[in-house]
Amino acid sequence: MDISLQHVEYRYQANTPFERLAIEDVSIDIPAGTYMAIIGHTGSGKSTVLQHLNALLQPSKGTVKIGSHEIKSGQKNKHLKPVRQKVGIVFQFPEHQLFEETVEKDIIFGPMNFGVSETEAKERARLALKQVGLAEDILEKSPFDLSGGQMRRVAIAGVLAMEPDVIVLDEPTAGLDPRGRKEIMDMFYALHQERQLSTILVTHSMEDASRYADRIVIMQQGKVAKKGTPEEIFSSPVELMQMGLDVPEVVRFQLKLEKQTGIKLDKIYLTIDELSSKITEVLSRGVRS
Ligand SMILES: Nc1ncnc2c1ncn2[C@@H]1O[C@H](COP(=O)(O)OP(=O)(O)OP(=O)(O)O)[C@@H](O)[C@H]1O
Repeated sequence: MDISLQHVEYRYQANTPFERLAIEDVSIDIPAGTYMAIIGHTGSGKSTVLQHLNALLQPSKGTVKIGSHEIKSGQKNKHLKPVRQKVGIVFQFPEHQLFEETVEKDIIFGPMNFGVSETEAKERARLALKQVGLAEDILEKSPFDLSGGQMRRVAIAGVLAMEPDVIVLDEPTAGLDPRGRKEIMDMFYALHQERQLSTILVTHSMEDASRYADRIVIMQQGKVAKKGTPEEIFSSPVELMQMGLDVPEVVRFQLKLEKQTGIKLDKIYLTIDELSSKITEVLSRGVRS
């Protein structure tokens, strides 16, 4: 399912003395199957954009297209239930939204609320648990008897059990240790790869954005400051640094190396393994010639 935002503006508490312009002239295309990262400082408008992706917010100006639904400002936008079902949002600290007595009841709540039969919802719960790397015997436990990491996975399973076409992740690793972060990020990447699940990651981490996403959007003060592939984004690292954004260590290293040795590599390498094999290749060519 394709999503696109066209010249979207959003004002909180519009037409009141507290009106606040949060995003302005935001245009973003997310073709089906994309992994997109939206990155930016606190207050740059990421969460506001995110809430337009499943019509939780409707634009003050501009148009949002979600599959065949077109959501415009100033129109009554009905029939949004199917949209909300197809675009799953994993909010920050999703485990705070667990509330049922058992894990199974928590996971089947969403699908049953959207009219899925109990039998099918239970099947989906089993599959979703597997997708998040938890064993079935957890189904009968209380979510509140689980570890923090397990609770987060259960909450994510609840979103997956809705069988979304698009998944939106709002800082999904907030509060986890480095190992837990990597496990969760790798899990979402595997889902994206296996199911061609469109994935939109809202993050402060340039490292995660560059490692997983094939498109990056940088938000600044409510506007899209830059967008492109990771390679396009990192082709002007000084500009990123001026924006106060991190440039991943591996990219910094490559730029320093190019400056100090004059060796020009043919692209920006985003993992240390790729970079080191490229350097080895270039050096061995040098030795031979
Ligand atoms: N409910 C609200 N009422 C009024 N203004 C709001 C509301 N939510 C956000 N804003 C304002 O809109 C702007 C964009 O906020 P938003 O939450 O989208 O940014 P963000 O990039 O997601 O920030 P963070 O990284 O801290 O989550 C900010 O100036 C913020 O103060």
